[in-house]
This record gives sequence, structure tokens and C-alpha cells, in this order.
Amino acid sequence: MHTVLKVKDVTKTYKRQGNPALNRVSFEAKEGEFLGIMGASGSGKTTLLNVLSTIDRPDRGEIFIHNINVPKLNHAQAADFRKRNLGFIFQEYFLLDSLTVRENIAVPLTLLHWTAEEIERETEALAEAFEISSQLEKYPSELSGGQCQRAAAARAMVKRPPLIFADEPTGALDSGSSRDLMTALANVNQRSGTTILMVTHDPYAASYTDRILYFKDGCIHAALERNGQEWGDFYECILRETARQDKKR
Ligand SMILES: Nc1ncnc2c1ncn2[C@@H]1O[C@H](COP(=O)(O)OP(=O)(O)OP(=O)(O)O)[C@@H](O)[C@H]1O
Repeated sequence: MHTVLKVKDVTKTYKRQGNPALNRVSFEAKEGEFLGIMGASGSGKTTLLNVLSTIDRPDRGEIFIHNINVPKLNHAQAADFRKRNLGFIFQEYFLLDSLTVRENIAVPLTLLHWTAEEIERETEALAEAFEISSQLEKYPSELSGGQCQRAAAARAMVKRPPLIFADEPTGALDSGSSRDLMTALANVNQRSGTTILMVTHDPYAASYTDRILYFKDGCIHAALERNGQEWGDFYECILRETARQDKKR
């Protein structure tokens, strides 16, 4: 498997902050890997997502996405790089209210000037994968929160980017909607080979990943790997490790 993301010695200190928000962080993610990032509030997870996704720059260190050292990109190059290579899923869905679900999912492809046929094919394939085919002609205001988040996930994946960043995707969902989202996300991840890096406080959401990095004080403090475990066994491991990390705070 190729390495899609390589993070080497990444350090970031905000102005007027004594301690670094990220302190010499190094890790890799392989093609098709579903990687979870967990850790207490203030441990550096959002800062990590921001520097990896070219929204912010590290002070030191290297971040290679498909062999491109992204902190070296200028503003315009970074914007173009994001448009072509990265997908985003946030806790808030950020769907456009005036567009139908079909149009919302298609936005990234329209921006990349795909043909109408390609757009229709890919939009419908992703809608099916996220079980919202029957909602395609509706507007976001007519959907449940879970359906909105699955539409947002379909939009993030429709251009089949090599790397998706998900920031607390289940944060606003009830348990049933979380399960539907995570099941679909994990299925599409396995089928498409897209690498997903997901920040979450939710052990249930994390139980769908292949590996979890626990952050503390800007460093990777512990790691858990699924290693072929059944879902329930991995979920228990995560609950135990999360409790252990909470105690150490
Ligand atoms: N814009 C900023 N300016 C100054 N300090 C910041 C800024 N953003 C974050 N920090 C500090 O950097 C550290 C890491 O914050 P970060 O938001 O990355 O943590 P987090 O793990 O995402 O927290 P949460 O789970 O609450 O979102 C914290 O000490 C925080 O106070």
C-alpha cells in the first residue's frame, strides 16, 4: 500500500502560547486507511487537521500528501491542491440550502468541470452508497440531520479524493444516525481506497477506524490498532484506552 500522508516532526506554536499546540508530531497514513485522532480538549487535534489540510502552516516539519510537501505551497497553489485532492466532512453539514441534495453533492465535480454525464453517474453512485438516493431532489431543509450528514459525506467523497478529513462527523447525530453514517463511510472507504483521517471524541465513531492515535499536549501519546479484531472487541479496547487517557489528564 502506498503512503498517502507522511507527517514528519511537525511543530506549531500559536503566538502568545507558551507550549506548542503540536510538538514534533510524526506519523504516516496508507492508501485506504481509516485513521482516527482522539485526545482531550486542547490536545492539538484541530491544529493538526488545519496544518494537514493546508488551512494553516506548521512552524517546522514536513507534511507530504502524495509526495507534495504541502506547507511549501503558496496560497493559490494550496487552494487548488485542496480542490483537487482533499475532501472535508465537518460536524455542521454546510450544505447549501438553496440547492437540492443532488446539486449539493455535485458541487465539487462542477467546480472541476466534469461533464454532465460524469457528474450524474458519480452523484448517483455516492447517493446510493450513502443511502440517500430517494432524497436527491429534496432540499437540505427537508432532510433529517443524519441524512444531511450522509449527503455531506457523499459530497466530500464524490470526486474520489485521495484524502478526506473528517472533524467530529457524528458530533451532532443521534446514535442511530451515527451508526448509519459510520457504516456507510467505512464501506465507501474500503471500496474506494480513499484514506480518511477523522478527529473524534466519540469512541463509537472511532470503532469504525483501522487505527487510532491519541493526542496529549500536542504529542502522540498512545496508539491503538484494529489488527483484524471484531468490531465489538475493538470498541472495548477503545473504551478502555479512552478511560485510561482521561485518568492520566
Ligand atoms: N488560534 C489560536 N490561538 C492561540 N492558541 C490556540 C489557537 N487555537 C488553538 N490554540 C491552543 O492550542 C492548543 C491546541 O488546541 P486545539 O484546538 O488544536 O485542540 P483540540 O484537541 O482540537 O481541542 P478540542 O477538542 O477542544 O477542539 C490549545 O492549548 C489551544 O488553547
